[in-house]
Amino acid sequence: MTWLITGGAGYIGAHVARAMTGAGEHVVVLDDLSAGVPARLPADVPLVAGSALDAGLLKRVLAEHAVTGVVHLAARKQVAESVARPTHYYRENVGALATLLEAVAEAGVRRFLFSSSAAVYGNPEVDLITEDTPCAPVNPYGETKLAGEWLVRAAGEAHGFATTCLRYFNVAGSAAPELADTGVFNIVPMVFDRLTRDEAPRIFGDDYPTPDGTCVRDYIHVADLAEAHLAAARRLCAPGVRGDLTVNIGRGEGVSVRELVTLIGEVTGDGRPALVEGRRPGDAPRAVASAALAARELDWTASRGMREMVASAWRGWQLHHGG
Ligand SMILES: O=c1ccn([C@@H]2O[C@H](COP(=O)(O)OP(=O)(O)O[C@H]3O[C@H](CO)[C@@H](O)[C@H](O)[C@H]3O)[C@@H](O)[C@H]2O)c(=O)[nH]1
Repeated sequence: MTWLITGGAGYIGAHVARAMTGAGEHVVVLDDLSAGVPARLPADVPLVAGSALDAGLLKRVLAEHAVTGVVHLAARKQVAESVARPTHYYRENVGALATLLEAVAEAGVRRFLFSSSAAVYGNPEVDLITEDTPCAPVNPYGETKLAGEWLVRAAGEAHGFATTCLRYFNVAGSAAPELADTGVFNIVPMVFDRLTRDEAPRIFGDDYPTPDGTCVRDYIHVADLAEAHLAAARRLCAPGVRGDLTVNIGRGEGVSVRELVTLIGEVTGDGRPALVEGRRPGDAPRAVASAALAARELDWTASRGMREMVASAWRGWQLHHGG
């Protein structure tokens, strides 16, 4: 097998590239370098700079590298930006996927793994979200991921390739400081950013119907997430495996914002009290995965806990931002 990883120079993609090459898989990366960083990639992984919207480039890459499987992670992923620029998000996340799937079908690639998101569920009022929980995304980002899943399944069925969609919950941490998330769009880096500026962390709402009033999420270490991709890729290659698996990737454990902020205080040694602000529009009170299907179908469960996630993220933050 040779796997094409789109978005492979990004934060999650580079972890996937590293996990897959570390396990002996052949990998080639396509990345438009809008957020990707070439230095994140292992030296022996070829990097093609370009977009999945470029049909000619895709055709060349698939042929020249004799690609037999695709892991598609290239996407725009900021919820607020997706609300402001929906057409951009549909073009980049759905349009590019259609172009890629056409190239994949034409090249005779038989395995396709798609990076989806818990955002497809919207705000379901359930204790644990299973893959059967109805999908009702509440922003264009989540819509593009759900439409992407539909497109992947339909194309797989039409052209006879096996497909898997991984619905990531809240990703954090890094396997090595140089692979860390350099964006400041999620709670862990946002709290680090506040502390580095000598400001108190902010908690967006403490009047939710949750045990401590703050939102509950299912945080997953990016190294665990990368191993889930490897497990899913291997499963796609096993003889007799049916396609179209869609599976949650989380730990199945809820952590509140307040618990996370307290842990960050312990890890960084800066435990100053948080400021409680108003609710952030669109936030679900609770989003926690059932991790049962992943355990059964992928034979994968997360092994890294919250402290390791936060500590590794902090080492990455210190490398890139000081602090
Ligand atoms: O300074 C901060 C930053 C965030 N939060 C809260 O922390 C929680 C987590 O927020 P965030 O890290 O922004 O993640 P989510 O809003 O849960 O969304 C993430 O996780 C989803 C999957 O579950 C993905 O779809 C999104 O792309 C990804 O941003 C939310 O309740 C926020 O209100 C704070 O209280 N203070």
